[in-house]
Amino acid sequence: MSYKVKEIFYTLQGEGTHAGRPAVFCRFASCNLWTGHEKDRARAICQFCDTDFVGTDGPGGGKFVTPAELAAAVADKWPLESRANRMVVCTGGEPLLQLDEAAVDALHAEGFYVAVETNGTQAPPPGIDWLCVSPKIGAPLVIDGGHELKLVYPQDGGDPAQFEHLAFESFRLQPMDSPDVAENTKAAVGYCMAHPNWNLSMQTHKYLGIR
Ligand SMILES: C[S@@+](CC[C@H](N)C(=O)[O-])C[C@H]1O[C@@H](n2cnc3c(N)ncnc32)[C@H](O)[C@@H]1O
Ligand SMILES: Nc1nc2[nH]cc(C(=O)O)c2c(=O)[nH]1
Ligand code: SF4
Ligand SMILES: [Mg+2]
Repeated sequence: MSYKVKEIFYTLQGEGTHAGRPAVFCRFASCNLWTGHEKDRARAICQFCDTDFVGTDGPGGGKFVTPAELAAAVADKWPLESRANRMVVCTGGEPLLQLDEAAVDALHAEGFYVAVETNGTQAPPPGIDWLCVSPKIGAPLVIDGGHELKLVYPQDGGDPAQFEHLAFESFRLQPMDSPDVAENTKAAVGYCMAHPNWNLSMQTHKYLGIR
């Protein structure tokens, strides 16, 4: 097996609790909830995706045969001599189709704090330092706890209250990016103000003009 990665790049985490923190993003190719091809979007389980995760042809992307090769490619994008505060965000596509315990161990060996962005349909390997689950309505949620639950809002059938019993340290609403993003943002702000166990997550990178 090899790890198939669309792109690896250095930026700031734009979303959620760690927003503003420098991180290497490792975007794994493929997802179980959409092919990634526009022609299939209307039939997909997840129809609002804002990401190109098809193939291995992005900057820093490729096929990495061993966990050590994958971790070395991630470390190569960390631009500083110092290994202090190294963070990698494993995303995709759906990272948990590929990220296994050996890859997490190899990233730790390179000195990274390992964060994951997942749709919650696959069981995570042990050792992840920050697990952010973003449930998709209509897809089975098999993860019942973690560090952060980040619900894209609004979604049809996606009343946030249905997730409140789960064992997450923080609950966030992230306005759905679409032509209606301004309206979706207002709705998310209103929901959080009326339900203060929910906090807002903005996609700050889109406003900052960074990746
Ligand atoms: C592209 S996904 C990749 C990781 C994983 N497949 C998932 O869905 O969590 C990364 C994050 O972007 C969010 N996202 C995707 N499309 C979005 C959109 N149109 N508006 C706001 N957030 C979006 C996802 O819910 C997830 O939290
Ligand atoms: N800057 C930045 N922050 C992000 N946080 C989660 C992202 C993702 O696509 O998973 C993302 C992304 O694509 N860019
Ligand atoms: S689950 Fe994540 S990667 Fe897959 S289509 Fe939805 S937002 Fe995109
Ligand atoms: Mg993104």
